[in-house]
Amino acid sequence: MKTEIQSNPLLTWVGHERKPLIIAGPCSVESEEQLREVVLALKDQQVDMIRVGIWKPRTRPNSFEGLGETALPWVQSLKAETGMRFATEVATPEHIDLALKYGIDTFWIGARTTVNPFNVQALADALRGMDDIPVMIKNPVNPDLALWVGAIERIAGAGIKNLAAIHRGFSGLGKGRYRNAPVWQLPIELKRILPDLPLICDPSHIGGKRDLIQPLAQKALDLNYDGLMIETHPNPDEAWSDASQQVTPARLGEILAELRIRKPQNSEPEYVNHLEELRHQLDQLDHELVEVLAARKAVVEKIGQYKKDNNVVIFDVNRWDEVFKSRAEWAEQMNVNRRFVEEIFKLVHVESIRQQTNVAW
Ligand SMILES: C=C(O[C@@H]1C=C(C(=O)O)C=C[C@H]1O)C(=O)O
Repeated sequence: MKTEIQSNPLLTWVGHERKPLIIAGPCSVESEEQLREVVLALKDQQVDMIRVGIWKPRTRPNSFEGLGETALPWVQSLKAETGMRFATEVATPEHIDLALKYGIDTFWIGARTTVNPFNVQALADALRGMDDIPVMIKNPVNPDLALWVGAIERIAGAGIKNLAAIHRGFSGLGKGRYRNAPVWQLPIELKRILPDLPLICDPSHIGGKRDLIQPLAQKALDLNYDGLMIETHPNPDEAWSDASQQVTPARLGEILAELRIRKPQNSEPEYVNHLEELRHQLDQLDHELVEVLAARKAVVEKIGQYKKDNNVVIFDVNRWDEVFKSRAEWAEQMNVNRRFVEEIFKLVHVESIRQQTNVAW
């Protein structure tokens, strides 16, 4: 997938170069007191921006859907009092109008909106001409990179340059450890095709549980993400939405203090030379790996031809089961992750069938 968009580094919209950018605040604004308590507590921490939930898209009706316009004057007066930046989710052009009217300065587009190009385009049209406003685009609920990139392109197409992507994980991939499966290869691929676009991780929505926020945030920083968005509430257990994944401002402070922040690069000659040496070894090993795949292909094609000559079907479930199990056992014996090798051999087998199909028909 090829694309090009112009995006400013995060520092142009927050005014400093410190990484990671920290966005924190309540899932939903519930009352003036709740908002005030959390904002004042966050102001004293290393928080660059407050997130506030004003309009909440909920899976089922009769859940709390946010206070809407009622909450906006509270945000406005806290913004004047603290000088903090405030970000909120917008899903319709009316949300944009109202949020701007009350001085909200940063928007994000939620996962349930990113999936719909009509909605994203309506937001892009409403944002046209507001070049300085930062807009962050969450991944779509389904793991579809093109849909995510398309939403970013639509907002960029409206002239917005203070852009970022937010990785909040992918829904509906079965009941696993996470509320929303991270599928890390997707944001990694996004970074490969849009290397200058700032990338923010939302470990609260990926994890769905307080305890997972710290390890997920660390993983994101190890992958060189530019920022974190973490849901914070003065009394998380009593929260009207996402109670299990919010943390107190004090706990947020601990999480941030525990993070190991590594530098993206090191240009010291000793480091560069040693890394180059090790990468050279990898180049050779990967070359051998591809040579082995080529040699395997040659044998697979002979088997395909032999089966064709003898009028035998290509797929042999018993042999495949044997191959699958033995390779996984070899992996364990050689201290290589069993699941990883299993996944590789599933791909190898599908390709083997394709290679034999090419020979046989
Ligand atoms: C190569 C064969 O055909 C298929 C491909 C396999 C493989 O690539 O290992 C295994 C079983 C078959 O489904 C074979 O029968 O050995």
